[in-house]
Amino acid sequence: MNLDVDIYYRQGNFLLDTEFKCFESAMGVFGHSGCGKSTLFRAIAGLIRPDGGHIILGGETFFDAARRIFVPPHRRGIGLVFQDARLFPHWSVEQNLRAGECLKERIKNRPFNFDDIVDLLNIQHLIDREVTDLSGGEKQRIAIGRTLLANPKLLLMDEPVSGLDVSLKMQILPFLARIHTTLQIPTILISHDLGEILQLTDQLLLMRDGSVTGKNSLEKLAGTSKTLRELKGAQLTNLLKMQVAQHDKDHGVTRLDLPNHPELRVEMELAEKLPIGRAVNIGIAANQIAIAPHRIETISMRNQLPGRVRSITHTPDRSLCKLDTAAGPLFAEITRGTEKEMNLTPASSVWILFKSRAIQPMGMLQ
Ligand SMILES: Nc1ncnc2c1ncn2[C@@H]1O[C@H](COP(=O)(O)OP(=O)(O)OP(=O)(O)O)[C@@H](O)[C@H]1O
Repeated sequence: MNLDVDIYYRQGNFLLDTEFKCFESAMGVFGHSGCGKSTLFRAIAGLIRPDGGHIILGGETFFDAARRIFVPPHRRGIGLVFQDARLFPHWSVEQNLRAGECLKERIKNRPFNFDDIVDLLNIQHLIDREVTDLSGGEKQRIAIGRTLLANPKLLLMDEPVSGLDVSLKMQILPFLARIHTTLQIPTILISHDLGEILQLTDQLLLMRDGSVTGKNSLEKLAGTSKTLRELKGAQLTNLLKMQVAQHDKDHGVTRLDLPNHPELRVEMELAEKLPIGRAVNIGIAANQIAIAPHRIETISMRNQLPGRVRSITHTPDRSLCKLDTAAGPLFAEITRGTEKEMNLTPASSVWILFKSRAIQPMGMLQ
């Protein structure tokens, strides 16, 4: 996308004063509650009119205060997906989906058709149902489908899965990345969980008190003390791809293989719904990972993987280690004390430890 935003907007006591340019095809927006993420989305979508500045997408000016340009929302071609699905309750699934196609001009050159979206979101079996008795995850898939069918130039997703429990998130999260790669619609995603954003992109816009404090890859932002501080307290969930190997009911665990490393296995709490052989995304919070100088034979933490420190970033009270492992890069949050005691430096060889319970299934991959 080629998005250029430079706006200010007063809303009660709150001032949104935001400037950034985005050339990446996907970006996550991250910041504390109330920092202005949704207000920024509303401004881009045209649901509010900023007090000043400009918004330009792909060379098309949506808003320019100086030139008195304000393109209304229905002419911007922007798709919005909210936390709640906002479906029409008395309509069937198909009627809800078709509502996305009501502007014929917008879908004239659409590079996909109705069935493509139904296939992509795996909702064939729901088409004739009423929406009222769908699960939260199913409703959200229909809402996403309706938005996609309108052929948006840009997709804005405002915490699309935050109201759902983990199993329902699993119904949605894999589709976000799939939608993005298959349909190539530029996408901006707001989420409180960096792990969710990382499913889609590692490009982040950090916000605080209405302003942008950083825009870069997570790695770069986490590599700078100032922006790492912004990320502090954030749920930083590492996402790893694994393959379901075995359900062991006796021990209450599901075993997962690391792709291309059959000698390395990890265990998570029993998740029998995951089909054997299926590739899955799992999440491990950075603050649930411990580091040891060598493998430990007698310890309750079931999972141990060898790794190497790539970099260490400091905030006043903690260290964020970026580690290279056979499962991919991984962030671990440790204390300064641990770092000193272990004499950790870039290139140190370490073992990475985490409990089975620290693993969250984040979504099945196709
Ligand atoms: N209609 C309004 N009038 C006055 N203030 C408002 C209005 N809507 C939102 N605000 C305030 O504007 C600020 C930014 O709100 P916004 O919803 O954009 O934050 P957010 O970052 O999306 O928060 P969250 O993560 O909790 O959804 C907040 O302080 C909020 O209380």
